[in-house]
Amino acid sequence: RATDRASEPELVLVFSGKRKSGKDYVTNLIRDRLGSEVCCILRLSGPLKLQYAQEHGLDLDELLGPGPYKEQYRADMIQWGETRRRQDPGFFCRLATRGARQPVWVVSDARRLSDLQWFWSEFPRQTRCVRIQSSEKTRKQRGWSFTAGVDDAESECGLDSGVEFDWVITNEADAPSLEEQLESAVTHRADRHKHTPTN
Ligand SMILES: Nc1ncnc2c1ncn2[C@@H]1O[C@H](COP(=O)(O)OP(=O)(O)O)[C@@H](O)[C@H]1O
Ligand SMILES: C[C@@](O)(CCOP(=O)(O)OP(=O)(O)O)CC(=O)O
Repeated sequence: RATDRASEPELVLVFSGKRKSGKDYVTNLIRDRLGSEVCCILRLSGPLKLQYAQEHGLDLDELLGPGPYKEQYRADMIQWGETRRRQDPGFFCRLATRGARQPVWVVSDARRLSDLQWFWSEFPRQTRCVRIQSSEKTRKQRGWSFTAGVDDAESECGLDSGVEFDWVITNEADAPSLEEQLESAVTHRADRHKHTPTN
């Protein structure tokens, strides 16, 4: 069963949102709630950073971490990734999903229409798109500040319009609790899996 690549996911939640909107926070919450047997987090930036680090002789752990190191390379990494995606729009999606065997996939960082299109075309029945929103004020409190070339580029704005999201989550202190908001996206799934033997 482990090698059965034909075993497709049952649900693919594809998240997008601006820097510091809480993509990692919210997707971690879902994974913790469903458990790592049922749910895995997939980051499109994972294989991107790996390849970029190798080609440029950089520290992958630092690039993956939340610190200032990745910000130093972000603009160039975006350019580099865009060149790759132009040649092959599914490149990072394919690498990021390779070997994922849990029934629920949570993709934490879609940024472009081509990312969504890849999941829609590979997993049309299972894919749901979720947007995470926070005010600029809140994002600033979480450490965001506007960076030209990053916050005004496709990397951050590619999904700002033209997409009908299945769910929009507001991640703010004064919004309804995340639990409540995630209910419809996750709960029924979670309950079903709780009662379904895995093999
Ligand atoms: N609902 C929340 N409650 C408390 N802290 C949060 C919440 N959402 C986000 N954060 C914090 O804000 C920061 C940015 O969130 P993160 O998930 O890393 O954003 P993104 O992945 O979208 O850039 C992190 O330090 C995270 O822990
Ligand atoms: C080159 C990137 O993949 C870098 C992404 O790095 P992170 O996923 O760590 O970013 P944030 O969560 O927004 O801080 C962006 C892209 O356009 O592909």
